[in-house]
Amino acid sequence: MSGLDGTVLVTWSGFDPADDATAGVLRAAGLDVRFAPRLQERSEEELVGLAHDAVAVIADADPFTADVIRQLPRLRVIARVGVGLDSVDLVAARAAGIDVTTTPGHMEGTVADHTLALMLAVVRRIVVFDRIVRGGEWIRVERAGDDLHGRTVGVVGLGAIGRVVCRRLSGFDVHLLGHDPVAGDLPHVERVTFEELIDRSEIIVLNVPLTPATRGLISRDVIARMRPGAVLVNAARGHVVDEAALIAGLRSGHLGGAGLDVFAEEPAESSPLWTMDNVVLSPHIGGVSRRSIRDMTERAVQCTIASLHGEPTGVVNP
Ligand SMILES: NC(=O)C1=CN([C@@H]2O[C@H](COP(=O)(O)OP(=O)(O)OC[C@H]3O[C@@H](n4cnc5c(N)ncnc54)[C@H](OP(=O)(O)O)[C@@H]3O)[C@@H](O)[C@H]2O)C=CC1
Ligand SMILES: O=C(O)C(=O)CO
Repeated sequence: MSGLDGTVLVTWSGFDPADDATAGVLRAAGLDVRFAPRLQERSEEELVGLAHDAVAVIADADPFTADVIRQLPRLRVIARVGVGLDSVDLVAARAAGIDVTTTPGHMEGTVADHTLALMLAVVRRIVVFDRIVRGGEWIRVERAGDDLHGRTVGVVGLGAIGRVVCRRLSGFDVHLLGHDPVAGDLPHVERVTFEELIDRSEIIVLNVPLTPATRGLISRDVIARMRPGAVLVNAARGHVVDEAALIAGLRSGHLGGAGLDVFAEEPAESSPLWTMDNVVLSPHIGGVSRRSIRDMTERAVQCTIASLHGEPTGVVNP
């Protein structure tokens, strides 16, 4: 379908400017494509400067606040690559007539794989042993880790990603607890209250969106309530956890470890977490694989064109 005009700004760094095939789909529809400089983070001011004349943005987690949206009068669609929506003011976007779309179905398995990778790396001390071997040493039993099998694992949030995490974990001979206010029954998962999950789990996995209700969900009190030696795995959003309390819990030895893909500040520059052997870190890469980059980018392009044609698909602020 051609017949469109205007500029599509691409801030999503997974969309390769050299990928003529994918950009060609937008161009064939009549659109100009402009790639923003690859940045780890963008201020509201920079975003407005880049998107001032755009009809669409194929977006990373850029700050589409009400104030930013007000300054982008030509914008018709924010095609968010990914599923998290905490960076976009959905109500302000709807009020301005802007469709917000996401790319569900293309990255849940990737986040679930990554969650399991972090969990196993912490529990089996993979990174510690990797360093030991590279350092020319052969230390074994003195630094032995734990088992995953036989443990009680609690999954907070049983939506698209949480369900796949449970499916993966069901093959690891763990006892699975799950908490979600709404989601239906899941095989192999004992549904419990949040408090019971915290009290009983040896490993706690977070798969909730960041909302006003989940901000700080894993508070100082909740951390104090966790079992001694508990491990926290967070590939959801940094602000779901009180990071200072997490650091304190790890420092005191109350917590056994953490696997973290997300942080209160991103990019995360330095933190006491960096020095802790029982913590495994990754740079908010949980949903990103070579396959998911391609699939999500293609889907965001489809959503952009569909919205600009007035036949929206994948809209999350109808
Ligand atoms: N690290 C990474 O690269 C990635 C991180 N993410 C993060 O993961 C989050 C989850 O994604 P996804 O599974 O697709 O989202 P979904 O909306 O499919 O699932 C989230 C689930 O959490 C539930 N929930 C909300 N509040 C609570 C709570 N207080 N306690 C327990 N459950 C709760 C929701 O219930 P209800 O629907 O009733 O609100 C929903 O069932 C995203 O919002 C994003 O922040 C996503 C992709 C990649
Ligand atoms: O989709 C999301 O929410 C992500 O965090 C991926 O970047």
